[in-house]
Amino acid sequence: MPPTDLDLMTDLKQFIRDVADFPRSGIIFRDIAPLLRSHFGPTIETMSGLLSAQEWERIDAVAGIESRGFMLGSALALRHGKGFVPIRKKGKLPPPVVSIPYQLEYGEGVLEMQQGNGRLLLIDDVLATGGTLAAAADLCLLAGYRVDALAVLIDLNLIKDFRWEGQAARTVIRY
Ligand SMILES: O=P(O)(O)OC[C@H]1O[C@H](OP(=O)(O)OP(=O)(O)O)[C@H](O)[C@@H]1O
Ligand SMILES: Nc1ncnc2[nH]cnc12
Repeated sequence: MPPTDLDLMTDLKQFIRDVADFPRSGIIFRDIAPLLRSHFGPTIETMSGLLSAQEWERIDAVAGIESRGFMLGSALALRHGKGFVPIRKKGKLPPPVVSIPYQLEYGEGVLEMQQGNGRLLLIDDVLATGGTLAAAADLCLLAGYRVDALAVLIDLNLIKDFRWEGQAARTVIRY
């Protein structure tokens, strides 16, 4: 019998380590390092399945958000023969760049990206407050891209119905 979505989620979730009070007091940090160490392949295969074959065909590149989004996004891009577009934290990409301020569960900052065009799949590891993903998606538009889909490995379920321009964030592991 093929595994169900629930089996896959339970299987992968058990490799995520909970760390209390990191990086700040009161935060339970969901550490994906053990999962990537032991099950990187199945993680990427499962994330691949968040898009249909037709959807994969339509996108031009995968955009990943620094830094854990780079690990997942670049592997997905390679797996599907697509390009990779980095969304970086301020001051890392050479100019010209477009910028956007954002807030996340335990901080704030500025994201930057180089201009381009085409259809993107936007990837990150964790959806917590959604501040990072929504700002990154806005930034893709500012930079000249379209965002065909948004996907994260983990949805912490801190906000019940995340939407960006009407699109939900697809996910593998829900809390
Ligand atoms: O939904 P939010 O509340 O916005 O939080 C989600 C963001 O928080 C983490 O980013 P962090 O800046 O810690 O990135 P890194 O460890 O991947 O560099 C995570 O990688 C997401 O990008
Ligand atoms: N609780 C959390 N664990 C891991 N990454 C995060 N990014 C934002 N909140 C997080």
